[in-house]
This record gives sequence, structure tokens and C-alpha cells, in this order.
Amino acid sequence: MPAQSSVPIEVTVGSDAASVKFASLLFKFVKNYFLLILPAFVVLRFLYRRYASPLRQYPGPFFASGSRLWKTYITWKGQTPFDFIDLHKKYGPIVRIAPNELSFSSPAAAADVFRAGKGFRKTDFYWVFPPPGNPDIFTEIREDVHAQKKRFVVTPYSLAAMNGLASFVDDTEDLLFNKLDGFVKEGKPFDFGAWLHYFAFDVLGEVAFSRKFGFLDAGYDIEGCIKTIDDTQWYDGIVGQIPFLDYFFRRNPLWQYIPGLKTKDAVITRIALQEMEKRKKYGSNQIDRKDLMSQLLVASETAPDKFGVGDVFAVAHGAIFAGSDSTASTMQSFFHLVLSNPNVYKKICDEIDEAQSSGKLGDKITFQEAQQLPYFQAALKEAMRMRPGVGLNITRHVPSAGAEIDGMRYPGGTRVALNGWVLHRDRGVFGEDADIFRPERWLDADEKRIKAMDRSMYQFGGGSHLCIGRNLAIMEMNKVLPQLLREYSFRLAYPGRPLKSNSTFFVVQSGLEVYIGKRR
Ligand code: HEM
Repeated sequence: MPAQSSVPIEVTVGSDAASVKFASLLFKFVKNYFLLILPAFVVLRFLYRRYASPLRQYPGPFFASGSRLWKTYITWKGQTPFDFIDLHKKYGPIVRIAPNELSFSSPAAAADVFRAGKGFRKTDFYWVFPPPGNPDIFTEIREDVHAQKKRFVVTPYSLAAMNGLASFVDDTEDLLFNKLDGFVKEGKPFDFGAWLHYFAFDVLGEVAFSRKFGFLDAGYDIEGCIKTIDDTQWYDGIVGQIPFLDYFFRRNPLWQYIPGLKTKDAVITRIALQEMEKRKKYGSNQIDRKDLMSQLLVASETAPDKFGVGDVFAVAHGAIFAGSDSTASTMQSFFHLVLSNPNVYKKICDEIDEAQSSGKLGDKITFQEAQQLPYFQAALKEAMRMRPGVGLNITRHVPSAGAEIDGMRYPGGTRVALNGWVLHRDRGVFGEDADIFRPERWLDADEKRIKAMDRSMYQFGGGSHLCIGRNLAIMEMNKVLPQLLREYSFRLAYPGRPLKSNSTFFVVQSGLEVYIGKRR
């Protein structure tokens, strides 16, 4: 027995010694040649990802094919709408924009990706968006959990619910017009885009919590709150390209000690927390208005185990982040495009004046009255076509069994990217003049073409993640935009100067400076 047992011991000792020797040699080698090994590893990994991938046949920028850093860089630049339009012009309808990611330019591809039941899933890009502990419907990437949560929010977000809150948009409009009257008197150019931004925020405060945030009253970005939201979005869009980096930054426990970065400090979060506490204390029935938060609380009371109070807070709070920059940006684009095209501007004003004189418009223009302004409707849709409020690609994973997109099969797990700015310029659908702002395309074309164009509009995304706040955004814009054009005349302070824009998700814009006068 002893002789038998000595053999394995000798072998173990021998192999241990060999392993130790090998490890020590390896260590010495790595230490001596570190400066060569590291770049060699990076290059080999890059080449492997570029050439060993089933996506190797697709064209695209060289650096994009082997590393996600290219997409991170292009997002960081903040000009993704324009960069992706150029990219597709250069490389064609399918472009490889990361080792495992393809961008598509055709609306037919988008229809396949968003079609119900196809099983395309949100990617981990959204995982970075706060709050990490309790994702809302926008940030939730588990499709089954998302579907469950969405069931509770459909009614509070419905058109009927939003129409029920329309009078509070009227109150906010009054406040805006009051401030604009001041600029009429001054006669100097002013930053109208900023006021549209304050308006969008204050409307959301009313809709979500029955309380304005106070931006219109103050006339400035209180406590830098809008800037904080934009900075957060800037971070989310960039870090979302390589999500594990979030562990080093925002998910790092030390992050909260950096002054100004704690979101609890932001005025919007403070107000949301106060309103939540108020409702918890007095009960949601004590809030005389059916605002979004009260309606969500009522929904939660039916099944608190499935949609708890934490979800109510996350959804109501998330609405401010999802609905503010997006709506403000769309209104700014509308005004900039309309004022840059005097013939369009005149046609809209003529249409409004005619409707006014024939008694079709009330003192406060309603959503329903605005539907009787076909040219205005065409101009609004055309603005959303030319400059959708989301400028970054919306990304999805191909389901694990693989899937067909626009007639071609793609392997499971491939990331697909769709950008509204690119999709909306498809010449096959929107015509050879797709690059120009021409509201008439929505009125001149035959019914079949208009339907095809409508189906190819992705300003609100698509499929199971279609924007749930679109009813509010559409209602709000249909009320305030014609009303502004009826009451005031506008002139660009710097004709020909494009809006400044930055987009790491929503398109954040500035530079809409105008002269304003009274029309009535
Ligand atoms: C013109 C204004 C708006 C635009 C252009 C817009 C755009 C979008 C887009 C493109 C998506 C899809 C994102 C994706 O799939 O990754 C989306 C989703 C969403 N939007 Fe909007 N949005 C607008 C207004 C609003 C408003 C006012 C609210 C809230 C009050 C809102 C709340 C949401 C939410 C919660 C989602 C996630 C829906 C889901 O995943 O089920 N949005 N929006």
C-alpha cells in the first residue's frame, strides 16, 4: 500500500513543481514583454471579432467591426442623427456599427423588428438608465416583467385619461402666453426654445403630480434641473454602449458622494417624492384630480404584489424624463422648420385664420379642433419625420433562434439598430425629395402612399415598446402649437442658422431665438 500511494504523491509534487516553474516563466515573460503583449491581445481580439463573426460580410467603418468603442465614440460626439444618415449614404441599407450590431435604414426592416410576436428584445443599453433598483416601463429590459407592468399603466396613459387633463394644459398655456406678452413688449429677440422647454416640463408636472415644477414662473432652469436631466441622459447614452462600465461609475457606491450627482437632490425627484408621500398619507382618493400618479396608485391598489408603490413612483417619475426633452425638442423642430419656410408659415397662419373666422376654433384650441387644420397637421407630422425627438438608434436583440429581417436571416443575439432620422428619409417610401421639409407630401399623395408613409413613421418607436406617452405629447402639441400661431407672429432672429443639437438619446436642442409680435 505505501509503495502504491507514493507514486501519485511523487507525480503531484513533480507536476506542482512544473506548474510553479511554468507560472513563474509566464509571469517573467508577461512582465518583460507587457508592452508588446497587451497591444497584441487587443489587436488579436479586434481581428477575431471582426473576421470570426457571422456579420463579417456587412460593410461599415473599419473600427466599428472589431470594437464597441467606435459606437461609444460616435454617441459621445452627440451627432448620431446626422452621422447615421451619412453612414447609410456611404455604406448602404445595412451597416455594421459594432462587432455584433447592424444598423438598418429601411422601414421594412423596422416593421419586421417591431412586429408583435417576433420576439425581438430590448438590449442591455436600457439597463444603464436609472433607477437601477426598480426599473420603470422605459428602462425595464425583461420583456415579461415589462408586459406585466405595462398592463397597469395603459389606462392612466390612455387618450381618454389625457383628454381629462387637457384643462391643465390650458392653465399652463396661459402662463406661457403671459410670459410671451412680456417679450412682445420688449421687442427684442429671446430664446423661445427655452420657453417651450419650460412649458413641456410644467405640463408634465401638472399631468403627473397636479403641480407645476415652476420653470415658467421662474423663467429659468431652476437649480439646473433640466441640465441635470440632460447630463444624466448624456451619461446613459454613452455608457449604455458598454453597460458594464456603469459599475465603475454610477453603480459605484462612491458615486453618490460626488456633489450634484445624487438624483434625490434634483427638484423633480424631490417633488415626485413629496407628492408620493402626500398620497400615501391621505390616500389617492383625496387628490381631487385624476393625475397620472393618482391613477397609477389606483391601478396599484388592484394588485399591489404585481404593481407596487415603488412601480407607481418609478413610472410617474420616469414620465418626466421620457416626456420632457422629447416633446420640447419636437416643438422646437416644428417652429424652426416652419419659420425657416415662409410659404409653409403663411399657409398654416392662413388656415388657422380661416378656421377662426368661420367659428371652428374656440377661445382655447382643443385637440379635436386642431384636427380640422389639415395643413397644420401635415406640417407637424412632417416636422416629426424630419427631426424625430429620439436621435440615437433604438436597439433590439434578434431572438435566440434567429429571425428574418427584410427578407434576410440573422443569427440569434445579433443587435439591430434603427434610427428614426434614417428610416424617415427612405426615398422608396417618402419620395425622392425625402431630405426636404415639405408638408404637402402628406396632402398631395394618394391614399395608398400616405398609408405607407404613416406606417413608416417611427418617431414614437414601435411594437411592444411604442411610446406610451404619445397621447399626451400629441394632445399637448395639438393644443399649444396652433394657439401660439394664432396669437403671435414669429420671426427667426438668425434666419438660416440651424438649431444646435446634441443627442445621446433624445435630441436636446438650443438656438431657437425669435422676435415675437401679437397677431390679435
Ligand atoms: C414628442 C414627444 C415624444 C417622443 C418623440 C417620444 C419618443 C419615444 C420613443 C421613440 C420611444 C421608444 C423607445 C424605445 O423603444 O427604446 C418612447 C418610449 C416611451 N415614452 Fe415617449 N416620446 C415622447 C413623449 C413621451 C411622453 C410625453 C411620455 C410620458 C408622459 C413618454 C413616455 C414614454 C415611455 C414610458 C416609454 C417606454 C414605453 C415602453 O417601453 O413600453 N414619451 N418614446
